[in-house]
Amino acid sequence: MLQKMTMKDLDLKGKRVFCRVDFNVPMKDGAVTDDTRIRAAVPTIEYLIDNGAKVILASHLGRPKGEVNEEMRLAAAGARLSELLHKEVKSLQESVGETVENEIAGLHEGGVLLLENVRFHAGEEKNDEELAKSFAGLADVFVNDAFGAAHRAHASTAGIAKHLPAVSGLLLEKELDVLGKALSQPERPFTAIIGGAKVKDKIGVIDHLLDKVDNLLIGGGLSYTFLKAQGHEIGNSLVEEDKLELARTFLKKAEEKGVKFYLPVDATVASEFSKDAETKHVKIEEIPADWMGLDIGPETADLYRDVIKNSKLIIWNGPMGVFEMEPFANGTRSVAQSMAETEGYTVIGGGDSAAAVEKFEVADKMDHISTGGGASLEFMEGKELPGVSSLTDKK
Ligand SMILES: Nc1ncnc2c1ncn2[C@@H]1O[C@H](COP(=O)(O)OP(=O)(O)O)[C@@H](O)[C@H]1O
Ligand SMILES: O=C(OP(=O)(O)O)[C@H](O)COP(=O)(O)O
Repeated sequence: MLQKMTMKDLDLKGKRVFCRVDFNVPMKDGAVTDDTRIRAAVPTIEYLIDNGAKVILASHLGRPKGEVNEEMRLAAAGARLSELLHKEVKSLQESVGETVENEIAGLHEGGVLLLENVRFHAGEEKNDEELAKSFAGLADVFVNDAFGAAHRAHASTAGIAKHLPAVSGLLLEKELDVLGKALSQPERPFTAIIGGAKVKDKIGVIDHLLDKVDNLLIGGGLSYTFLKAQGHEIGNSLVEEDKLELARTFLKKAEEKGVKFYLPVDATVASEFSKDAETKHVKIEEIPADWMGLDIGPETADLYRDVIKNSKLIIWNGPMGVFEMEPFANGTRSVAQSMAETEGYTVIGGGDSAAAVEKFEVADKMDHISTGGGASLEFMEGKELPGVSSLTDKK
């Protein structure tokens, strides 16, 4: 249970509400190409409208490094939100200052404004006190619904919370509830699937999960560091040499804890890192010296399917191979399908895995797809999220 105040703990009627959302959506040629994050924020925005709040939305988009960047304006996201709400959403060209104050003064109950990209101010990512106070000065209440940015201690996520009653939005609450329950009272067998490219980025997660799970399935580029640590020839596959010792420590910890640690038993290897490369399937002991592993093989996919099917709770973070290139997409496709077929409760930890279940058209079969990649990873590492810890404690 979230020990922080939520929107439901406050009377919002007539209140100016600064609501931080994560509208950091993919864009192409000025248009939003995936509106998942905007749709995910709609229940909170509708709740605010229905309860008579004056809604001031704020978000970042991309990494403009503290300067105005024409390609990172939020107006297109605002237009999409307006379609989803069937209601006017006015997109402003600033996030603080006189124009913004005047617009807010003219806002009626249930009205919605979208401020400009907060990262156009250098103070945002520095969690600058003055900027945080300026944001707070615009409103009576702060609602944080930006789960995707909850791992960032920025002026509009954590700084502002010091100056206003600060409560969680519905999306933030749901994300914390699902991920929190999964990790604190998991249904068993509990399986985590970890893939992706870098061991370095997943160390904390693997370490933390080893204390929680029954099965750990490893795939993607990071499996080769473990395979090498076990003494396998891995050819030109991705490896982090300085993490071999750590990989051995994890294998040992798994053994001590009775966690079943699965590594690929076969692979799709390629002559080079290219979709046009020559490819073949090999057993994991038979990776040729100058080839590289770019996907788990069919035997591994079958093995992982069985584990997934026999689990009650499965968390997936990181692709099994270079799924952006079709010759190396099968392993990730197979895991996505196994996740769709299992009766267990399935949680997707954002980022590339969320993109993969979309690509393989099984997103609607998942029980929960997190809107945060980095945020869900940090949560799974057991780290405190500043966007959450800064909220007002429940009385
Ligand atoms: N065997 C592999 N060799 C090299 N890169 C890989 C391999 N398997 C997966 N990848 C790449 O890993 C990337 C995702 O890694 P990462 O950022 O760690 O995952 P996530 O975004 O899910 O956290 C993908 O772009 C994918 O192409
Ligand atoms: O897209 C985001 O992160 P994610 O890709 O890890 O989910 C969030 O909006 C945070 O963005 P940031 O990583 O630029 O701080």
